[in-house]
Amino acid sequence: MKKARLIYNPTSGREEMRRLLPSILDRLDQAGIETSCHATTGDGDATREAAESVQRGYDILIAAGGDGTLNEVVNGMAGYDDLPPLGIFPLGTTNDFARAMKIPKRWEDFCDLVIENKTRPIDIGKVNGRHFINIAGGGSLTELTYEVPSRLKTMIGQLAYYMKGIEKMINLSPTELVIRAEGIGEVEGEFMMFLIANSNSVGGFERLAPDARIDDGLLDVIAVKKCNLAEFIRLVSMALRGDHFNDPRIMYFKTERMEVTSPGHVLLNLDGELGGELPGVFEILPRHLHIFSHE
Ligand SMILES: Nc1ncnc2c1ncn2[C@@H]1O[C@H](COP(=O)(O)OP(=O)(O)OP(=O)(O)O)[C@@H](O)[C@H]1O
Repeated sequence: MKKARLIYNPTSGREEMRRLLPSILDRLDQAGIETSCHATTGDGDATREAAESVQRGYDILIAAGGDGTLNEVVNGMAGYDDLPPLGIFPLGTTNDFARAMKIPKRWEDFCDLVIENKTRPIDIGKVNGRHFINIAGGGSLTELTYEVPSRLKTMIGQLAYYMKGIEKMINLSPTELVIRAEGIGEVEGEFMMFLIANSNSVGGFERLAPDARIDDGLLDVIAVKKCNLAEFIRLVSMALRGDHFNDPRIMYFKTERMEVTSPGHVLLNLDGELGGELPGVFEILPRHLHIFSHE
């Protein structure tokens, strides 16, 4: 019998896991997957639990929660080699990564995906010893995701981001950055923000980096040069349609490795969570993890 470890955040999304858990365990058990659970208790707990689960030799790991829980589980796993496959059960408000990978949201379909045992390899991003599965970024607007209080997200979902986004945009200011990467050399200037995409679904913008591939061994980098609020809003609306690539204020390239420094204090956002600050060396771990996916 296969042994799986299910790590779930009881507070994620609309706190659905309490209701779904018995049915999920029963369905997996009937298919010959003996599953034990760990409910996370707070910051860093999913990381510790995932690392311990790899060490204990589980055949399958499952992360059930939002993008934050997924990032923590990936951080617990990524330091090891020969990893067990990871199931991603989306329960959060946005679930960017699960949506990009077309992972089912219905618990029955998710269980069937794990039972069918269909997996695919994916790249993992790394910066200053921390990992990201979907996106890394820096600059004032990228601070948005960890400024939205969790209770507010549970109550009003996606709307919380938009409300905070408007507040943030009004105070938008550029940051001095030096970006060094293969192919572009060294670029110094004032930037509104930079984003590094591993998949093609970034904060709900599916056309922001449309040809980012999760297993191509490359990071897709989008940097927005200094502009005023009106220009920035125009760029955002262009990005929604995927028309932003020819704009002179957008820098877009693919790389295996990138260094970013700043004379200022720039916080990093990794998969929507606070992830240290610049300077940063961004790298890719090609096809380091297998996830359950029909794609
Ligand atoms: N038992 C718990 N009580 C309170 N917070 C918790 C608990 N377990 C984990 N957390 C915190 O929840 C955060 C992760 O939330 P997660 O991303 O899973 O859900 P979400 O915020 O609803 O979704 P999304 O990130 O997609 O908006 C982490 O910061 C973690 O510290």
